[in-house]
Amino acid sequence: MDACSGGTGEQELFNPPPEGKIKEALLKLSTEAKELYLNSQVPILDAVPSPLEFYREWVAANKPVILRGVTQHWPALTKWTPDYLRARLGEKDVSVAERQMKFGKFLDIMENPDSQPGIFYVQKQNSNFTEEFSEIMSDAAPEIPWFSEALGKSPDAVNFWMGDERAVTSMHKDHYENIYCVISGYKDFILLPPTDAPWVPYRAYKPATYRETAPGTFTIEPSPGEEVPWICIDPVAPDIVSYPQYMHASPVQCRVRAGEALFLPSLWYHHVRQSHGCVAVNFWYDMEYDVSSLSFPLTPSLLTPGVTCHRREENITRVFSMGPYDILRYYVGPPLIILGATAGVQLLAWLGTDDTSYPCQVMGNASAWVTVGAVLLWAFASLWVPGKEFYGPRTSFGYTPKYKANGMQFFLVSIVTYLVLVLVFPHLPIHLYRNFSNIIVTCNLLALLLCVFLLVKGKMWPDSAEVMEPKPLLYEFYRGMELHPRILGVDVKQLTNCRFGLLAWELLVVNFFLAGWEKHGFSLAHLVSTALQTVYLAKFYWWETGYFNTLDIILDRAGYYICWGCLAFVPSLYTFTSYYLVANPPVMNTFESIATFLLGILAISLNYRVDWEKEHFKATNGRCKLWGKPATYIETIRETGEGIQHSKLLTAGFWGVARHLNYTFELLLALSWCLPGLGRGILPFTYFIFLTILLVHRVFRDEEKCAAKYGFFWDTYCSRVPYRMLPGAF
Ligand SMILES: NC(=O)C1=CN([C@@H]2O[C@H](COP(=O)(O)OP(=O)(O)OC[C@H]3O[C@@H](n4cnc5c(N)ncnc54)[C@H](OP(=O)(O)O)[C@@H]3O)[C@@H](O)[C@H]2O)C=CC1
Ligand SMILES: CC(C)CCC[C@@H](C)[C@H]1CC[C@H]2C3=CC=C4C[C@@H](O)CC[C@]4(C)[C@H]3CC[C@]12C
Ligand SMILES: [Fe+2]
Repeated sequence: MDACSGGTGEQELFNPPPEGKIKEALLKLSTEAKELYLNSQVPILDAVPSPLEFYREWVAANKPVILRGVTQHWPALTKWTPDYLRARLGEKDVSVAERQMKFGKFLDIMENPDSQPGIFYVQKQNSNFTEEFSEIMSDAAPEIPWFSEALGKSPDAVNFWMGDERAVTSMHKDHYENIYCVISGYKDFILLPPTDAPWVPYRAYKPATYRETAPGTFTIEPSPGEEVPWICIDPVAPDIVSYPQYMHASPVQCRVRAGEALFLPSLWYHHVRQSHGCVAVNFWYDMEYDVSSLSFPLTPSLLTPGVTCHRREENITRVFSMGPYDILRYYVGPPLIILGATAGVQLLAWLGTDDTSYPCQVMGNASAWVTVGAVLLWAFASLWVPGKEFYGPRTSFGYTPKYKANGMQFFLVSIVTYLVLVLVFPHLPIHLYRNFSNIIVTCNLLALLLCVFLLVKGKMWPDSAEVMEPKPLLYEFYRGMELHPRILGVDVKQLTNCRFGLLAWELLVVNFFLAGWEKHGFSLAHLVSTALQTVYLAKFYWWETGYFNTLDIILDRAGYYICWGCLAFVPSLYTFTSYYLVANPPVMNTFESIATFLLGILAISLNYRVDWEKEHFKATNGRCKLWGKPATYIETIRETGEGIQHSKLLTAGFWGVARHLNYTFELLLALSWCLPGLGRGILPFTYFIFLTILLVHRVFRDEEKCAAKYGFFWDTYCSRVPYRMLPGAF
């Protein structure tokens, strides 16, 4: 099998993005194409049109369409079971990705994918269906008669495809009119019209060949020949930071199921994934060279004289050589973090107490399962009941996530219910405190189970095609596969972050305060810490809908980082100061406690004020006053899949002093609720230390996102407001 190696991103782009007047003209071209003739989704036709009609409406117009009824009479749809294929073709030698094997052996691997590592794909594009699989050809057809009639010719190649879900065909285009018929399973396509050519980045790669050195292990060996241009963006998770021009592209996605056929017009870029064991047959008809197809290469060749549309790109899975950073990111980081954090939360539960009356059990205990189960069910119910809904920002795939907007009621009712339970069962606080390590074991186990489920769901039954491109398994587990998965209609991230994690945080800190009171008597300093966290969390629920615009929701997928983080890490680390103070009561006097409370309230108010200024500014579209003066801003303009977007970057109020003062005040407020532990060593400040690292890292992540989104305008904002968190220093 062919491959291309290199391409770590250091070398120049093969087709640098257009600039100036050329860019304007090309933007106009792709916008007009979208407005005048392209569809935002791939239409489905239930009946096959006449050849003339089809030619006029779809081939000449160069528009993709899904057809039902093209292949429904094919016996293949019911006959092509593994047993049937084994009986007919079992002894045949076939080329499976980069190795030769008996077709029967290939079917064994399809039925038992874990038996062999590697990627298995029958995908020779040399008309293998008519040339190599003649035994089963009569179950399908050597051509699509009405399509041949529409084009006035027979197909140049008919290909048989059967493969593994891990085999992904990277983005490329072909100079064929293509009818892609799915026989079993489904195929997921991401399509880009030819008018998006200027926004599709290419790099030059050295040709190379895969060689299997042991089952499932391949080396990439350089082969002679010139470097080939290759699309270097992954449309499933586009790296907009490296290739901002891709923002102007308008991907359309569609799923083609068994019994359906996709008409994929010539020169459309396509990226293809499939369900496990998916079988398909496609028909390639050489494209006509007419005025529109001949004018197409003008665009890329204006930008890069070397690229022409008629150069054939291989339909193969691209492999990059991995640099040390990739190895760290994909192979070293995830296991280290997963092991460290999973064990770390248990360590914290052990370190923070001197009470060993409830030993920690590997599977937790019944009481812990009841406690955690009840809170989880309650959290789930709050999102499941009918109620006011809120729509989050649309994804680049055009999906608009839906949330429940009842956060404040949920918060208040939960606290009241907990306090009533304490009145009925006065020993509840000390019981929960003593059982805390088992509670964390339960949270840990449940969270890990959920993350495994999310990984499997993301691979097998994703809610949309917007899932992460296959990556090393532990990396997928850690980062998550889906952006907005739902379980029984409930959004998983709203459940784990907003409802379970933050409610557990609130109930636990109140509980620890009451447990400390019972153990050592009333402590004003402990009350101060609890009250500050309660005010902070009440503020969160007040603003819950604003949270759906943050990185956690729009960028982070539902995996270990976010879901395990909120189910196990938040209840453990975020509550740690309060927990620690039960065994190590504060030594702060009344005056210091009141001063700490005032500092905390000031920091929470300032943090809220910074967030509010931005929201108020956005809500009024810049027509507001901040600090007594009309707000100043930078007007930005950018092209998205939905057309030209205008927006504003605020340069007044706190957003004119530094770019992330909300994080600065966040650190101050976190410090204030850790301060009651002063004089008790470093441990009460664990949360503050963690948050400092998290927020500094987050500043860089957020700014990377903004630089990609706003480009030049973000640079202007940075030069006007040069500091991030601490004016004059950072
Ligand atoms: N306790 C904890 O663990 C954490 C708490 N937090 C808190 O959560 C809250 C939200 O934080 P977070 O979402 O991370 O960050 P921000 O609220 O700062 O939001 C950043 C986004 O705001 C927009 N933006 C940035 N600058 C401007 C500007 N000048 N004018 C207009 N829009 C601008 C950009 O998004 P766009 O333009 O795309 O809308 C940017 O991506 C904060 O109070 C933070 O302190 C955050 C992280 C962790
Ligand atoms: C895997 C772990 C080592 C790291 C897990 C980190 C996550 C649990 C946290 C990352 C970002 C955090 C949050 C962001 C913003 C928030 C708004 C604020 O007002 C309340 C807290 C929070 C929801 C917070 C919660 C934990 C994170 C998701
Ligand atoms: Fe193709």
